[in-house]
Amino acid sequence: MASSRTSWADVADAEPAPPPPVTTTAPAPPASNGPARSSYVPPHLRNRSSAAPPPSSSAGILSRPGAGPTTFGSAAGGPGPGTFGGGSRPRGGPRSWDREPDPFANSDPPLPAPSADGTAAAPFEDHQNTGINFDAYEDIPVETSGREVPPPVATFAEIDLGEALNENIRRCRYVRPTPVQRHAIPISLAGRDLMACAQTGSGKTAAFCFPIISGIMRGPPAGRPQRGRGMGMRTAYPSALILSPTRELSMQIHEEARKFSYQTGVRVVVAYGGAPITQQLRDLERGVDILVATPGRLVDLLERARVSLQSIRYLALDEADRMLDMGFEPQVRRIVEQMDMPPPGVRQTLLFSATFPKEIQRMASDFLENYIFLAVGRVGSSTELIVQRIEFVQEADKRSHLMDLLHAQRDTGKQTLTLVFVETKRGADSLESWLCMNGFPATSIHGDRNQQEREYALRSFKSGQTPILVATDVAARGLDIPHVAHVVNFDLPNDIDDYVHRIGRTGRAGKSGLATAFFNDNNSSLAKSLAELMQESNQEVPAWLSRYAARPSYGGGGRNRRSGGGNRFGGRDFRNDSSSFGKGGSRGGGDYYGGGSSGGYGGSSSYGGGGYGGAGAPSAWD
Ligand SMILES: Nc1ncnc2c1ncn2[C@@H]1O[C@H](COP(=O)(O)OP(=O)(O)OP(=O)(O)O)[C@@H](O)[C@H]1O
Repeated sequence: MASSRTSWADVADAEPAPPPPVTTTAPAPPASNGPARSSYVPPHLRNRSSAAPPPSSSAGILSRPGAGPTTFGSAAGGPGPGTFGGGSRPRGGPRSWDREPDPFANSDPPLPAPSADGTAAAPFEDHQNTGINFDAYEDIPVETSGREVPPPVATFAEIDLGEALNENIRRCRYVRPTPVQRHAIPISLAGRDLMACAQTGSGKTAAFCFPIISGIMRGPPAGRPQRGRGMGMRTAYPSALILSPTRELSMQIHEEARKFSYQTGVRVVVAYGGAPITQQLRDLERGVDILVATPGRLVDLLERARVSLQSIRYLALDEADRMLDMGFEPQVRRIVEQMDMPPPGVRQTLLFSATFPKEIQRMASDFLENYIFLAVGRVGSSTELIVQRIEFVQEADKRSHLMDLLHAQRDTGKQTLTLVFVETKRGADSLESWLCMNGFPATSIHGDRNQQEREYALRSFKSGQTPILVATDVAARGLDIPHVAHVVNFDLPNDIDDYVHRIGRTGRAGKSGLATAFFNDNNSSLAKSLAELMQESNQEVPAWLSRYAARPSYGGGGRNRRSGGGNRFGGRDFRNDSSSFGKGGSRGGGDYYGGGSSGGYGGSSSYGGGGYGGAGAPSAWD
């Protein structure tokens, strides 16, 4: 995508610039000697010097210093984003930028010293996003559908995100937008609803965070929300809600969003289950513009009237297909449709995932209005940056086979992380102990471990203290862990989409990775979809797997059946497939996820046992 324009980032020095001095906007001293509490400043007035002129705002057209006018408002015809008031009103003294903790500083508490044999010393340098490796995504196929799709951009400079946010993009060392960001950000800034599919590790988090933060920063002044029945002084009124399926993913999105919104005045709060609610309540009381939450904890907060959704201008669902499958759908519908959230067309809704089965697309369309469907890369496919190997291994031989892989890896002398997926929580525990007994420092994460243990395990893994993490599907989606060089599917999942998400924990942000899967007769129903996926990703398909895939009884049924030839690019908007509007039944030959699986999605298969707690039991997760 050629452009005559150059991003500021493109011409930035190779060495990152030192963080700019903190701009103090003349904060008044706290009113008392008590704990400092800030008074509410509407987001559009934040991060201005006292000399800055007040915003000129009329009919949704705002201008900012040094930039042309920016149009806000929904193209969907409704009042659109910008109509509703922003965050909740904390009480007390003035807000001070000085006190905002620096999210770019590593805040992870130190871990214990490495084990005596020294095998687990923390080996990594800082994770840096130079963006160079994103060249790998340059020629990726992109499809959009929907009415009047705003054109993509080639550089961040072309997108009017606001100075403070641009500064944070530079701090993150994002040089250029990734393909999904190039398309999704202009669409979202134009106020349009969006259903976006893009490959794992391709920068979807920023793609939905940037427009939300920018919109809140520059939205019109927050009108004081009507206090509904049961709402009290301590009710928080966020402007944006980001829902995600797991606690760890919510924490990660929160960390990312805090970086993107540093010194913008936009306040991000996270709420998830398994952690004491009191701290989260305190955070909410201090004011919140963007609330990142898991559904269960959010329902709790809504029931306690500690959060109201009436001011929501932006709703984002990360891992949207997971959020709308049978496990989470009732809770998500309750939050989105049965509380006080503004309806589609009034709020702006952004749905993101690497996989988007048509059944879920149909369901998701209830949440959207006049939306654009965006597919970047081969949807539901995996990136070619991940080398996929499938090995035939009988159940009884899996452990020794894993040991061989780990020895081979150790022999390379490179310190990398290995993520091993198993099907059950008990399986995770026993494999972890066995690995430790055999001299491989390992830890585990699954739904039976308490939140502290889960967080500790993740930290210990990330730091290289225990470079092997045995996990159930709790770690399959969204987690962005640098240096994961190898994903081993010790037990293959039953669902090809889960496989896509699992292997996507490596080969992220343009880096390469390796994914090895142990296959045997128990996985035969996955053979066809696995072979197709590998072919699409230009991987070598073993002859024995092709033979499995060719057997009519293997892989022909269920939702794992993928479309045959002629549809290599799988990003299909279900609205373009007339047969998909029918209730259930079979879908057309070109249906990527077709195969008459209606009603079966998210049922008994892959989320059972492995940590999701089975369909209808998402409580272990929030
Ligand atoms: N423009 C950019 N330039 C450089 N790095 C980027 C850019 N955008 C995002 N990244 C980095 O890419 C990595 C992957 O991003 P992210 O976690 O958002 O991927 P994702 O598409 O949400 O993946 P998944 O489907 O697994 O959830 C992160 O480390 C992020 O910081």
